[in-house]
Amino acid sequence: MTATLIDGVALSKQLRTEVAQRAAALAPKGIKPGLAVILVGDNPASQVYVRNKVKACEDVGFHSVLEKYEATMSEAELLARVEALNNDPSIHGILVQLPLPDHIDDHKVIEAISPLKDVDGFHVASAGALMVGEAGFKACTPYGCMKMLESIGMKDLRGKHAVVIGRSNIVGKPMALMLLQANATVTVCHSGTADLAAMTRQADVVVAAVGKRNVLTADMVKSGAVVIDVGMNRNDEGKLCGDVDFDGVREVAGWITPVPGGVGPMTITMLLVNTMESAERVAAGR
Ligand SMILES: Nc1nc(=O)c2c([nH]1)NC[C@@H]1CN(c3ccc(C(=O)N[C@@H](CCC(=O)O)C(=O)O)cc3)C=[N+]21
Ligand SMILES: [Mg+2]
Repeated sequence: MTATLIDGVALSKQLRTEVAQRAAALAPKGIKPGLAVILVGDNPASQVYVRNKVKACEDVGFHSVLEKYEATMSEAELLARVEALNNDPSIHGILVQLPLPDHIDDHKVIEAISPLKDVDGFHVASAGALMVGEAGFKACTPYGCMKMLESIGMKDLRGKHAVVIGRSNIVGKPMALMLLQANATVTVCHSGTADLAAMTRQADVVVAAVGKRNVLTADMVKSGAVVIDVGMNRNDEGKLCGDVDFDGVREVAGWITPVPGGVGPMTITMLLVNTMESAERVAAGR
């Protein structure tokens, strides 16, 4: 079997068109969705991601603000900027690009963002809302993975076994909760798992979110399974690659997401969706 690709670029295009229409619908009310992105320091990878996010905003008719600061910026200065954006009515979403320099406490900065503008879904209030099934912003990467599953007719995962590899606060844990919410039976594997392959071989859906190449190889995948690759790594030639041995796994899986062109673009798309929802909430006076 050769797996069918789940094309994150094509799906993003479709979803972003819907977002652009929703943004246009708010224009008569004098509301333009606004996203503020804060970048501290000059990590070259971060520069690229941040530029992509700003470009994506322009494409759907959002207002966007990119604030760039020196790596020497103090934590107090950054907290003051977050507070100013919390109080800025033209801004509906705030994203502080991670990682932050070592002298700044990431957690403290994330918690300073108003949960009403936490379009990354990283605030404890957002994470807690997901935990108990209440309204709140969903973390963009796992949310994008759920949309990819939905796009292949797997919105309801009743009777399916989903295996998540990785337990980070920004991907693995929220991913597991979203899969659970969709009625999957969920297993979360991590560095302390005794026999990873024994787990993944049972999976109808595997989500690889470790940040290491070749975490998932063909021998670990059940025939016809859906494989979602959240990894963003560089191979020996410096090319972007995921956590999955793509060439091997695609011969076994039923569906697979590519890297690049899979989860990455979907992450940005869900950031736009969250910002759109935030602006709609304001427009509705909620
Ligand atoms: N507060 C915060 N929120 C984030 O969402 C966040 C962050 N910090 N820090 C860094 C990571 C990384 N991230 C990516 C998003 C999209 C692509 C993406 O679109 N990737 C393209 C390719 C990009 C390329 O060619 O390098 C793709 O996979 O096709 C990549 C990486 C969001 N992050
Ligand atoms: Mg830090």
